[in-house]
Amino acid sequence: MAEGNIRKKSTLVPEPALRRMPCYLAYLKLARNKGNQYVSSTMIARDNGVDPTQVTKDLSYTGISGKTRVGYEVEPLIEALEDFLGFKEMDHAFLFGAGSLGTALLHDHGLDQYGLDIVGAFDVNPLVIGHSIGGVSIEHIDEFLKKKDHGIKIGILTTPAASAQEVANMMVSNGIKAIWNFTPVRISAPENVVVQNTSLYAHLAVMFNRLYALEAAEQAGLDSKKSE
Ligand SMILES: NC(=O)c1ccc[n+]([C@@H]2O[C@H](COP(=O)([O-])OP(=O)(O)OC[C@H]3O[C@@H](n4cnc5c(N)ncnc54)[C@H](O)[C@@H]3O)[C@@H](O)[C@H]2O)c1
Repeated sequence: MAEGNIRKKSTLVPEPALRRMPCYLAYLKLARNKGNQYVSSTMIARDNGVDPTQVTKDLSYTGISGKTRVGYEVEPLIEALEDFLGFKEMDHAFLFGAGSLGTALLHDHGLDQYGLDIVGAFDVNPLVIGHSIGGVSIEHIDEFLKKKDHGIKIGILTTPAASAQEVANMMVSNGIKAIWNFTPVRISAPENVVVQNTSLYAHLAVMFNRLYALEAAEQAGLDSKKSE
């Protein structure tokens, strides 16, 4: 870490910068695999479609700065990014709703590489309760309410939309401080609870729109050539 720089993990970082950081991390890991010891901000910028000054600014949040001419040393930057993003420390989470999406998350080995370990899961369906999915046994949601001082701060919400708010209320009433909400419901929660909404479908909508716009532009190009 550069001298005089203090890592400020608890600093509120702008969301776009936070979204870019895991991309830089993946890029740096690839660079490491290729045997590169240094990468420049220009290279990171070019290959990630970002402005070089933006890269420098984003990476400065980690406390690491590049060296003149050689750029960033790959290994310490990977360490700093993982540390800064909280991927090195393991946080525990409970999952609510062990249906198809919940099951996929319980089976996902990628999550623990990003510092999240699902240690308990709750549902209401007698067909899943008592079973183990991805090494986690599924309990009835009433069992969650009986767990006092469980110390788990993160809850993953993967119930049907109709029960999302009710389950979110239960989570908050029993100590959950951050809700990773996969349901389409914009759930309401007290100000001291973090709600992070995630939707694959929102990205799908963007992809469709870009694809159709590209196809329309290509078609327009063909039509104008024909009429020449
Ligand atoms: N964000 C995304 O990208 C994305 C992708 C797929 C699905 N979803 C959403 O995720 C949610 C789950 O989808 P799915 O396909 O897994 O549905 P699913 O029906 O397969 O699973 C839902 C599970 O929640 C359980 N459940 C119902 N009420 C409950 C309650 N009160 N407490 C605890 N568990 C309860 C059900 O028994 C079931 O096992 C839905 O809201 C869906 O719209 C989001």
